[in-house]
Amino acid sequence: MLNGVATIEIARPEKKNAITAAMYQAMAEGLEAAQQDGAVRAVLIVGQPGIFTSGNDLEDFMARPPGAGGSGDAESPVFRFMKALVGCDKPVVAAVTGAAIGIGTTLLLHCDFVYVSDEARLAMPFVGLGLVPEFASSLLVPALMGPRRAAEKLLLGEPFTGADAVDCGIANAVLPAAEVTAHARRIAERFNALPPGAVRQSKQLMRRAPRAQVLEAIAAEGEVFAQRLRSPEAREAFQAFFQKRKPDFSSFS
Ligand SMILES: C/C=C/C(=O)SCCNC(=O)CCNC(=O)[C@H](O)C(C)(C)COP(=O)(O)OP(=O)(O)OC[C@H]1O[C@@H](n2cnc3c(N)ncnc32)[C@H](O)[C@@H]1OP(=O)(O)O
Repeated sequence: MLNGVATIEIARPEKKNAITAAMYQAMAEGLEAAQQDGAVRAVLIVGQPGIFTSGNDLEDFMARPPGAGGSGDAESPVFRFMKALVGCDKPVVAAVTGAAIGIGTTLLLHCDFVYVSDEARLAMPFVGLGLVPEFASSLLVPALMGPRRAAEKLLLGEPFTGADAVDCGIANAVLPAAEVTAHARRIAERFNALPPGAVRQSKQLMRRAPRAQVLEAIAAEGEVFAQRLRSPEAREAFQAFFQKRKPDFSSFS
């Protein structure tokens, strides 16, 4: 924690910051500690230069797919992390320095401020991986940008730029890559000058109405997502990624 800001740094650049179960666990613990620590006024989530995160580690997904019990798998590290993020009543600021794929984009939907670099590429390629949207993206993406643009992002998995992310309501502003993290930190530090109780209660009120819907969506998606992870379509998509080839879904009906 520095200057009232707790920083969660995703740091596995050799794998494009793909997030493993152990990393989700550490991120969940960081967020939970920030929530409890009265000296923390805001949370900052950062990646590495040129990469925010390439999403869930696909090897981990294949070896240890979370969600054996569907939505009953609420104790899995990814679920624990997202629950801590969704429930965090301190302001959360994200600095997106590069690609933000899969859960890398989904988690932004639950942050309060999102700053993206002019080199950032965002994508939610769940369908192409044989999966479905997760952690309320099936609810929040159409609500933010309307069903037509949501279909491009969620059904086709079309990647989009930082400027698109601002245009469709996912991000606050685009900045030069070298400036995005410093800018995000300055925004987080502004909460040092504001009354923390009023900030917390305002955030709770702003999230009160959609909260029940968000939690219901997370549970519904979690159940389908867990089944899809074990599907032959997902197996083909994941194998294709590691074999560096295009997936072939022609034999599925
Ligand atoms: C609940 C959550 C769900 C989700 O998050 S689903 C979404 C999962 N994510 C993805 O489908 C994205 C997969 N990754 C990519 O598409 C690409 O990567 C990037 C566009 C992010 C970057 O491309 P490039 O710059 O060409 O790098 P590279 O050669 O593909 O990756 C460097 C090394 O990183 C490994 N890696 C990248 N992403 C992942 C990942 N998500 N899971 C596991 N490994 C990953 C690669 O395999 C490779 O490794 P090696 O150097 O050993 O060949």
